[in-house]
Amino acid sequence: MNEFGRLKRLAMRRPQEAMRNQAKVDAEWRDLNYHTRPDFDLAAREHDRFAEVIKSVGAEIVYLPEHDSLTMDSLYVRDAAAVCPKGVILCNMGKPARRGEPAIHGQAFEKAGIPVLGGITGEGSIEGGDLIWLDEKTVAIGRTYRTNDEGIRQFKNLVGADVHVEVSALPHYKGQSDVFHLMSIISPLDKDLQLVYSPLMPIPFREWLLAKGMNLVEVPDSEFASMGCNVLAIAPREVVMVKGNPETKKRMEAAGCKVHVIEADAISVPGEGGPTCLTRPLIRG
Ligand SMILES: NC(=O)NCCC[C@H](N)C(=O)O
Repeated sequence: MNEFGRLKRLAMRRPQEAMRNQAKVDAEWRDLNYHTRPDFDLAAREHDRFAEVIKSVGAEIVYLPEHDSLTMDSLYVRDAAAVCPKGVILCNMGKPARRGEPAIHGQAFEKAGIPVLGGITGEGSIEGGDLIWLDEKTVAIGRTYRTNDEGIRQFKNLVGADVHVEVSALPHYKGQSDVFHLMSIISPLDKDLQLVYSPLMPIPFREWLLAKGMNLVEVPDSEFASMGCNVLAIAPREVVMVKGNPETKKRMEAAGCKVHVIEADAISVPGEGGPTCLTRPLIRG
């Protein structure tokens, strides 16, 4: 289990199924706390181009279906499910408007023959953006407004005692109505390389990464809001980032990364969901 191996299989949901049309976007974007109104047609084009980059490493995309219970936040498929060595874990969303998403993931995975181990239920909440597997036996979890203690307890039970779960409590930052996941401040680039935004990183977590021998590429302050820290590894040291973060790009290249840049004015910037959020990796090499 890791977040940097060559992508072999992943789930995505296209804007055509998540947003469906401009009228749905117009009805939802304010209530979901988007910064601006996404353009539906542009979103569809941007998503297709992003998918082409992903397919260039040989990955198979499982497209998730539309459903009346979903809002356009269902574009950000990472959050509704997690993976572990024993199968998929369906999450329980911390954002109330997104509560319908995990069940639809579950139905689609079953149909595609992807084994589901179980789910987070009841008072427990976890969103996939708060989870990072560093290796087969080590997973880091952000304790955030979206991921609570009960959710983490249930997750530990599902993965079993032989997995080390490193819990890192994140700061309040912009508060409960904002989206602030562990993956807002760290994106794995390779086995020994992490892209980080240290100003919002809890000190013990940063020290833990360094003690594990990780090299850190720092995102500058000027590129944090433009999703500079949300970067998807599609293979070791081969990554996809959102346009408009030239300094972060330069720093990743200096660390030996091949960087693909995508336009994401409609699919990322308004809803604060970058390349990692738009994908639910299932199998990596
Ligand atoms: N993993 C992520 O950071 N996902 C981004 C989710 C954005 C979405 N607008 C949300 O508020 O949940």
